[in-house]
Amino acid sequence: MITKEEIQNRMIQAVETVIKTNPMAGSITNTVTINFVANAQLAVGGSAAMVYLPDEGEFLAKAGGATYINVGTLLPIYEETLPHTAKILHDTEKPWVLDPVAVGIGSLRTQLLQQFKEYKPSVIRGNASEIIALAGLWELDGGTDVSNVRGVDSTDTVNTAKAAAVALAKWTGGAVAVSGKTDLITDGSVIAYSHGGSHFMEKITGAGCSLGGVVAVYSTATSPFIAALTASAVYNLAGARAENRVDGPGSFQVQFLDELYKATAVDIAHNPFEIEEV
Ligand SMILES: Nc1ncnc2c1ncn2[C@@H]1O[C@H](COP(=O)(O)OP(=O)(O)OP(=O)(O)O)[C@@H](O)[C@H]1O
Ligand SMILES: Cc1ncsc1CCO
Ligand SMILES: [Mg+2]
Repeated sequence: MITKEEIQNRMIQAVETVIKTNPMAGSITNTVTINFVANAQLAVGGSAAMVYLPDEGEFLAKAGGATYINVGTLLPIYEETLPHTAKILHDTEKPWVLDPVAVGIGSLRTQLLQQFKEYKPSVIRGNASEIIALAGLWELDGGTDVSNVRGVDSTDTVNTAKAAAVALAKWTGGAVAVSGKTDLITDGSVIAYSHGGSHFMEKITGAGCSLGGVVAVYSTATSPFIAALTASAVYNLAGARAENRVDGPGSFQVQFLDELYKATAVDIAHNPFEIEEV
């Protein structure tokens, strides 16, 4: 199994590469948190661009180092944009991150998330309920039907999604990140548990969405597993630091962006995590 020290060295390398190269990771994401996603991507050293249309999704898929797709608020045009963009990403072997927000609601969301099974996102990022439900939709181990998904917030704990996360990662050959109080990140053979964060992250919208955008930024510079772990680590570090300086969710969101910006590569790599073999 890869050692913790090796993982930390690769995390440091990824953070430093991003800060040095300002890589572009385009997004097709929900209208609720689109601004927060872009700001978080910029704060960690990346460059952001958001689009809605099929030919523009194609452009970003080709121009960017990685792409973020989040199905939070669907529009009719997405029936065309999302499969078109995901197919290009798959066929050109470009990394892409899927956030299956609220999987189970509505027929278009279900249809699109079904189609993504064959386009194999390099990272799937979601809360526990979404990861379990996506594994169910894709008929993989650890999944259940979509009935546990109440909306965009999780009703399950991270550990209940472990089998689903491993099965999804084995299917895609990439990584899966399950967010919650502790984050679980796996490539199907190793599982990392990343600690920290803040209860205020449940009191602002878009902590998860923007985490997905930041995973895409790191995916331009490293493997899916290291990208997902590095993004989770900087979120946990910045969240804990921000909580110590504020007394409510409004100022937390502002302070959190500052802490994302200030976090050093070494601090991120040394944010507490442990690993286990699957
Ligand atoms: N109770 C908590 N304590 C510490 N950190 C948390 C807590 N809840 C969430 N987080 C952190 O918040 C980030 C987003 O995770 P969360 O599970 O809230 O995503 P989400 O439900 O998809 O969010 P959204 O859909 O609003 O974008 C992760 O970095 C996670 O570690
Ligand atoms: C609140 C909300 N509704 C659709 S997407 C979104 C952002 C968090 O997932
Ligand atoms: Mg979410």
